[in-house]
Amino acid sequence: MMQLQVPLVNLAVTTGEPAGIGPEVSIVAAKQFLAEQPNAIITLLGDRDLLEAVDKNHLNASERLQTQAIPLVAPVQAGVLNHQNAQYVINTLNQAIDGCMDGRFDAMITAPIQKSVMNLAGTAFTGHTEYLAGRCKKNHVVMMLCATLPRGFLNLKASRDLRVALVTTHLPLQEVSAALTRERILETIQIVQHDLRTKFAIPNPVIRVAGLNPHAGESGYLGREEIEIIGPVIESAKKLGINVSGPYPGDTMFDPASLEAVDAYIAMYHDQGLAPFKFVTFGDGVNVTLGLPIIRTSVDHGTALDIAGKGIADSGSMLEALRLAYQLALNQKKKA
Ligand SMILES: NC(=O)C1=CN([C@@H]2O[C@H](COP(=O)(O)OP(=O)(O)OC[C@H]3O[C@@H](n4cnc5c(N)ncnc54)[C@H](O)[C@@H]3O)[C@@H](O)[C@H]2O)C=CC1
Ligand SMILES: NCC(=O)COP(=O)(O)O
Repeated sequence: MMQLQVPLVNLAVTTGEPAGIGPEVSIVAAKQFLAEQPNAIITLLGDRDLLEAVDKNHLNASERLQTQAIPLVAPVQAGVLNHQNAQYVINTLNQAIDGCMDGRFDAMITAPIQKSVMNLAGTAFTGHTEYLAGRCKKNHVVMMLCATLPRGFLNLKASRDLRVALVTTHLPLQEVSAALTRERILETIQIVQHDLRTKFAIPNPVIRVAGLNPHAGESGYLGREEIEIIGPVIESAKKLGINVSGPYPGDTMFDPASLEAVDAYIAMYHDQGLAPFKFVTFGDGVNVTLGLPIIRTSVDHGTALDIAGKGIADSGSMLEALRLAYQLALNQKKKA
């Protein structure tokens, strides 16, 4: 009988802010993932001594766990930020992005970084998402958070993936309304639909879009963005053949009954989408960037400086980020 060959998948892990929990969750999750997945190779990008200090035997765990050494600029103490290492963090990202662009890596998975440190060091930095967009020369990419909800949770008949995408990401609330242009919202819907089809292999994704204001504007009495911008864009997207509906009030869009049918919810701003998402999934969520020419997933938590170096960080989100990156890379290889 003919054996089906499963292709080898090369994953790059940027180990994140060196004083945070990134290095430890990267190593723990990488070892666990390689034990469950024989067709993967993981390269950890980071300082060799720092990674050895976290786990001096990590490279003995598997010959499929490798390090691409990138030296720290200054010594590190767990939990204590030092903006001199901002360039180190950028170097890990650049090497992973370049490796994905030139085909050495099939996907990159990012551990958390401290955005304030980058800015303190003089690099204007709002997040990986925006940095990746710039480096990959894309004007518009979309942040989407994903997690698998188990059967029985919220009365689900079967386990189900919850996905929440954002029209705006790291923006002060005061600036959100002005950023909600027709073009931006339509592109977000199109990118979500396109990547769910091409990367997630969902043939005709069902998408729900939130309004901006309480009660989706209450017929214009509580704001007009729904009438003037969001509603008309949804109608345009429908004419393009996209299975999309809304605008829904932000507080009721995520009603549990809709979970069985909806493939992605689109929120207008960061906390509108991520507060409900993290409330039900914190610890197991994965952040994926849509609209890029490469595959990038990430954890759903931050640097957790308060617990760094104590050996108590939960590596579940990093493990899920590895699993999703692997699946997306495999989907891509099967299409090629
Ligand atoms: N992907 C990324 O690079 C992300 C980076 N951040 C950055 O992280 C920094 C700190 O953000 P915070 O809002 O304080 O959120 P945080 O997620 O770092 O911490 C919030 C609370 O959750 C706990 N926690 C977080 N991850 C945990 C884990 N894996 N296991 C056990 N406990 C965990 C922390 O100890 C803390 O009590 C900020 O600079 C933020 O920008 C935040 C989110 C994502
Ligand atoms: N709240 C999500 C977050 O801050 C992660 O952003 P990014 O660094 O992945 O762009």
